[in-house]
Amino acid sequence: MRDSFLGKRIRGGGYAIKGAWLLLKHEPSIQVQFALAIIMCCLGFFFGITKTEWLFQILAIGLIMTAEGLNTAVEAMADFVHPDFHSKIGHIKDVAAGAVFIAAITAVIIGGIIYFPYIF
Ligand SMILES: Nc1ncnc2c1ncn2[C@@H]1O[C@H](COP(=O)(O)OP(=O)(O)OP(=O)(O)O)[C@@H](O)[C@H]1O
Repeated sequence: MRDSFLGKRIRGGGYAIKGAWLLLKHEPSIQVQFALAIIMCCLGFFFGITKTEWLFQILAIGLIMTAEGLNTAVEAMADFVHPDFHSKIGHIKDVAAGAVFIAAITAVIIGGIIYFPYIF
């Protein structure tokens, strides 16, 4: 069972859940995103947003937390393979941070489109 196809998939899922828990426990940027996600969900219930709006909101939250998690992994990998200052490492980290920025802008636009009509 342990080395079977199903056993490997189940173990892989366990590592992934462990990784998500480590991100939530140790990464301040993920903790901030998680807190914002809870606030956005409270707002969603408060304003009674539609099912479609919930879908976009959940997608935006998932997008931004995924990007932030991958950025954290890239930063950790970069620091591990090259702990010293190097312009290439700086470039890699900047590009990874840029991806998070794009996800954040996307989420802000989605949030604006959803909540603007409820607030104004
Ligand atoms: N080893 C390095 N070599 C060159 N530039 C670096 C290096 N480490 C960091 N930088 C520069 O500093 C910026 C911030 O890097 P850092 O690793 O501190 O990320 P951060 O966004 O502050 O993440 P966190 O707050 O999660 O540590 C990078 O985007 C890069 O421009």
